[in-house]
Amino acid sequence: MTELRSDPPAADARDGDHIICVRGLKNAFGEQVVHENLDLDVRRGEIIGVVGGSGTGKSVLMRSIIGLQHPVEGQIEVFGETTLDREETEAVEIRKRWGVLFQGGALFSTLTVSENVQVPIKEFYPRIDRTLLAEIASYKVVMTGLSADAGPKYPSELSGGMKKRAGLARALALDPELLFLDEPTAGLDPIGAAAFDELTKSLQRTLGLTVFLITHDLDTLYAICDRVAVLADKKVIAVGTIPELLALDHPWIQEYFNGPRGRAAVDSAERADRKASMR
Ligand SMILES: Nc1ncnc2c1ncn2[C@@H]1O[C@H](COP(=O)(O)OP(=O)(O)OP(=O)(O)O)[C@@H](O)[C@H]1O
Repeated sequence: MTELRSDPPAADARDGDHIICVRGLKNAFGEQVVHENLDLDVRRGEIIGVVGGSGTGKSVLMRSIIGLQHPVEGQIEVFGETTLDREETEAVEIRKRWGVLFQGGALFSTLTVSENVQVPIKEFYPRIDRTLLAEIASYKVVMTGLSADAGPKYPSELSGGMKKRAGLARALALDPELLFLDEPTAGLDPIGAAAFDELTKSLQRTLGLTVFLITHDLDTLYAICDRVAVLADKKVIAVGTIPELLALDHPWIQEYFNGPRGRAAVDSAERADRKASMR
């Protein structure tokens, strides 16, 4: 198996540069082993794209990192702290520092957009002043490119793209350092997807975020990801920039990046670069 490890080996991985450090992860559901001996480091400040065929365990990996899936084996550190088997009060302190956009937005359908954004704030700061709460929520809504009048709307009144932005506003509610995005552009038209990519990049730059981004969208990888981690064979088989990955001869990587969709994504990234350089 070809492996590219642009990360240092485990001994160096716990320095301040790594915001997530996963070692020897094993996840299984009954007889089905999803991950075995999986390692991954995420550098502070990067947007890392996580790719892999359907069912390779991208979402399960994210759920393990954020504590929604207890692994069979392995260690997970986030912000230099182990996330496994923590006291609830300690776990809460760690959870406060990240935001999550689940697949499809996962908004509460009976709450307005503003109320959805308020949920994590009220969870962690139950005594917060109501006016301040509403102000923070409307600030977060506008920050994701929605107009302020989206705040009182219910999810059923929003388009797919607006729902994603509302979900993102909720993920940003607590000013996280680390953002998890699970297929944020799935189901969006190409223009909507490109706009969401731009928003992600601009928020990452302005807020100094680290972004863990699960995607099938090659355009997103080319447009905004600093590095890409590839899941296959129950582990992360390679992590690197796209040119670094392209130099590997792993069949899935070659098929993914050099197949017709991969080539189309390169063309579109080159067109976008040319457009930007003409401005
Ligand atoms: N709660 C669960 N119980 C049983 N099996 C599960 C559970 N969650 C995930 N799985 C299984 O684990 C495997 C990995 O699922 P996961 O959702 O992480 O894949 P994925 O790489 O994110 O796929 P996709 O790209 O299609 O979203 C799948 O075979 C799935 O059926």
